[in-house]
Amino acid sequence: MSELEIEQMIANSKANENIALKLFEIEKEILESKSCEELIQCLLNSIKQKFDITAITLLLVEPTPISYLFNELLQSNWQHRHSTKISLDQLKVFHHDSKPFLTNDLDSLSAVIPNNLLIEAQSIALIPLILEGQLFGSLLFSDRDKSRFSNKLGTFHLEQLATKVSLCLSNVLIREQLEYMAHYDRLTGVANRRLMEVFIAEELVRQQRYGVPFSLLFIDCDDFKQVNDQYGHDCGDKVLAYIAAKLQGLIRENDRCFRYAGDEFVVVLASQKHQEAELAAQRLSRFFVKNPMPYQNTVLPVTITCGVAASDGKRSMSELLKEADSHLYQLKNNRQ
Ligand SMILES: Nc1nc2c(ncn2[C@@H]2O[C@H](COP(=O)(O)OP(=O)(O)OP(=O)(O)O)[C@@H](O)[C@H]2O)c(=O)[nH]1
Repeated sequence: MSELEIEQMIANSKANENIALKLFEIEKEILESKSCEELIQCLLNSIKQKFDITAITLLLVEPTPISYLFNELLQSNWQHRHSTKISLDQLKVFHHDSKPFLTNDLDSLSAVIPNNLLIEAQSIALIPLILEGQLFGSLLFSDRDKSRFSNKLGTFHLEQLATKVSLCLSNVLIREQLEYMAHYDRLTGVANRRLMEVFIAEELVRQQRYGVPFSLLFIDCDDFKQVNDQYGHDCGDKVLAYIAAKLQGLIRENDRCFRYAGDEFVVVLASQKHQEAELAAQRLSRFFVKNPMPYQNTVLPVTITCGVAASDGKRSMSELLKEADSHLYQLKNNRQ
């Protein structure tokens, strides 16, 4: 072996060591992420910075092949804004062997990759993201340098990166999923009673410390049992999802809606006193009177009753809920 070849070998080995070190640093950074959003943001910034790549994009398969991890309700705004959707068939063109794909022949890509992702690009690398044997996305690296991702380059390091990213991502996705299941109602997508208790406790502290008022609405769907009996449980479920979606759309940004139990919901109205809460309750009830639920080829009347309680900072959470609940039943009894 000539001296020149030995020098070249040492230089290659140093370069590899350097890359391995950077990958290790990236792995450490993303392992600390608490959410999918944080992980993706950290990953993209870190790769871009450490490897000085012109642009990085996350491509996610839609519909996702791992919906129990990438469920629609869980997908954060960030993911929606910062990832590009791609079909599984399109992605499989590059990753049929589950390996990274490198090219500087960009003309062949334009039919599959949106043009705006290839601006300034002279060469690209696509790193497959695979969880449980399912290809669910790809990291698209693009560079101004034509030789950066030539298909003659080895892909060992990129394969390592792909495995590490996929594993770290599945960890945070599972964590988010568990957190979601612990705090959100699966049927309606609104927060559950456990989160309601945390939220009201925080409102009480805010009121006691800063004097900020708040009110509760205890909401019950009228004659809901009859809907189940007449149209079936599936229809009953749709009614609950309809009520939850409309309530969430009707309240303000800093108000919160929770599913309390069965056909009962609690809305917490931030900064609202009794009179304002009464007006909000009337507004919500009127909405449902005027907007029956579209069902099959017809519409189904869905009405609600709202009991009101305004917090004075002196009563406990359970006293407030009890007061709103008794107001609700008083209203129901008066109607009969
Ligand atoms: N479809 C469906 N039904 C549910 C669910 N949870 C509870 N229920 C039903 O909700 C009904 C609650 O009825 P009630 O609130 O007691 O009675 P109601 O018919 O609404 O009568 P009023 O409250 O007096 O207007 C019961 O029949 C429960 O079986 C659910 O997740 N899905």
